[in-house]
Amino acid sequence: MPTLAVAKDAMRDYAKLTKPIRDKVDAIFAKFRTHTYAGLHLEKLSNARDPRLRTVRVDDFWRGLVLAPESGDTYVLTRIVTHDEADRWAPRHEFKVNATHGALEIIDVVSAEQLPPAPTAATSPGLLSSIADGTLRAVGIDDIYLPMLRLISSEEQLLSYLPALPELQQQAVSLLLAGLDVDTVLDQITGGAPRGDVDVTDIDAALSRPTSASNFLVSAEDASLREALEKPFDLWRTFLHPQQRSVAYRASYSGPARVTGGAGTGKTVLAIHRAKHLADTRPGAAILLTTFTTTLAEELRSALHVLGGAHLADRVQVSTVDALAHGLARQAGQGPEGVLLDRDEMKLWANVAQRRRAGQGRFGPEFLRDEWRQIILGQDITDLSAYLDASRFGRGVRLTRSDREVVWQAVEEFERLKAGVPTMLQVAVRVTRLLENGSIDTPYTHIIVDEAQDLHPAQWRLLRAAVPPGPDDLFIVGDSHQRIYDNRVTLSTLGVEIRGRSHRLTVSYRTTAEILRLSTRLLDQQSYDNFDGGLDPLAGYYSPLRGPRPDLDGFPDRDSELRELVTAVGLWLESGVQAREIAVLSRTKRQAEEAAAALAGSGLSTVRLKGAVRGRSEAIQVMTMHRAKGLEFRCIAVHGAGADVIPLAAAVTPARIDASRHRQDQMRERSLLFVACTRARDALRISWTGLPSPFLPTG
Ligand SMILES: Nc1ncnc2c1ncn2[C@@H]1O[C@H](COP(=O)(O)OP(=O)(O)OP(=O)(O)O)[C@@H](O)[C@H]1O
Repeated sequence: MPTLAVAKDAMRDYAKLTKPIRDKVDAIFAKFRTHTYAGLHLEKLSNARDPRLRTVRVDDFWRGLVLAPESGDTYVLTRIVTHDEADRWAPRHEFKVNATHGALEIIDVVSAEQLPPAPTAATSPGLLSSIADGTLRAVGIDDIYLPMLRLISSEEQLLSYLPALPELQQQAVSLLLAGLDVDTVLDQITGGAPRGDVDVTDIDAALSRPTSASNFLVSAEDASLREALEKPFDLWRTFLHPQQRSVAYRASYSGPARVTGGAGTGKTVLAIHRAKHLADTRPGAAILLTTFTTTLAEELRSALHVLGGAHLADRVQVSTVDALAHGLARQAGQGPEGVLLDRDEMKLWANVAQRRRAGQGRFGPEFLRDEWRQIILGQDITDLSAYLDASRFGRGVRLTRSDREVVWQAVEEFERLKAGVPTMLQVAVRVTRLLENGSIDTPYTHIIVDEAQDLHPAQWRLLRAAVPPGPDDLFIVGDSHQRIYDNRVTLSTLGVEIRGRSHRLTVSYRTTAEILRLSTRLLDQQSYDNFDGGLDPLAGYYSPLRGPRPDLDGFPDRDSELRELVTAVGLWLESGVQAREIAVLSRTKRQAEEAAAALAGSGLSTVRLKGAVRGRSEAIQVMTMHRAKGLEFRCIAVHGAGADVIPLAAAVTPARIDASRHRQDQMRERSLLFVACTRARDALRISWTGLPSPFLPTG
């Protein structure tokens, strides 16, 4: 039975059409469904490079470009363009089934044949000179690209020429350049799909492979096509990368599974699809999807709705870990009357440090708070003797036995001062005990954890206790490059054994290659962990998207920096970007207030997001970098990125007090800037007053 598949590009075209034209395209799909497509007059184009290309008339002006197979039943709607665009597209494109991984690919022959200038003796040798042609072919690079790839001699050229390749081939080149071997590269780009013989003439077989599903929707059921056409902007619902698909829709994991990947690689998308898979295949299962903040929880709820409607949104509970702890405590009749907020906790520690002059001033309030949170609460230590024996791995300063006694006295004083009012972490610890001793029933059968990098050990213990160990108990997604709070964990010590069930995503779907390049340079090749004692490199992290280079601009004084910020935001608005698609980010709250005042003072509609302010109004979004975690915007302006603010002195332990802490604090500040910059989809500008942050690249 003939069917009409849809290419991702055609879906993008469809999204831009007006309703009356969309209706006409829908009518074409309907004709295929009722087998009356023969009346559609699929016409040959005289100038087509690929003899299988046909056009179908949508109306006087619009044409569908369709791949009509020589044999087989699947036609592919490839683009929906104007009559003139169809005439330009036809002579420069051809369809090919990739001989290695079997995906159907569209080759832009003209771009493929454009060559960079040949390297001279003065320039470096070809960037891919250490990679043999055979290796390139073995990961699916089409011969047509070899002359071009051989001539690429700089990263700049790679940025301009790589987009000529189909996406899986671009990714393969990036992974090879990152030093991965052929098998690993193939695993990454195919999602581990079995690779049999490929018949390059068989379009039906190609379209049925998972490697094609990232670019083509073959609608086995009417409903899935109709749903896709109803929400054509949300491409993530339909066109998953083969790896995203294979990880999200794996029938079952025998225990906790982990997915890492740089910013914008679709980890949250994958988590949402996993939730759908569990909801669809486990009737009666109790599924929890957790994240870090209430804002992000709202985003997850609406994404569940977009993917699976009210049915999915109702099936999956979404909550922050704090709200989970609170809810369970209340359910057990132990809901605390009040909770000590972070800033009030800090005041108490300052009070304790001052009153006790803890360790004759050696232990300041931040040290005491961190020791309490990370070691004492982290290991659920309840008495001095356990503290004297506790491992303090990861804490820089060594403590003698008498130091520990001093710290313990300070902790006791802190407990007295707060008079039984728990912090959020203490609520988590309490609830975990209730779950562990059976006072509360285990509430969930599956828990999916987003933004895993910032969870505290006590929160991990709570999650561990809230779901019985077993298949599909925990599905964890996160990125340690984006860790902006002080929580490091080794999951295996907390009862979460990943054991080989780990995956890494490398394609950025959000950020352009230009923004990605700048953002990864901020991280300065430091080592980042995988939450389990190992390393999580960003090797092969790349973006197929292209855009303008980020703007980096220094100013002599804050007034002129803010004036220019207002001008830049104004230009984005003039170019058609909606106000709510613009975020203005800073390291400190004061800077955010200044920017909000400057923007509002110039008559621009502005909302300052902080604390309980939720949602996205129709205004420019001004917030701190911390508040932007997990969000995304078309345009990002990072301001106040001067050397005096990033890294923020108050957030970094001086090296003379604790060298290892100093290093970690610096890394966290780098990560914060990385998070801020990678929120941008299309455009990024960074500005400062005086000297730039030392994290910003100089060249
Ligand atoms: N397969 C896909 N096709 C199209 N768009 C996608 C796909 N996967 C992800 N995206 C889009 O890419 C963007 C980033 O995705 P997502 O938020 O899931 O990434 P992330 O890895 O969780 O990011 P971060 O860690 O930076 O918060 C989103 O706009 C999402 O809709």
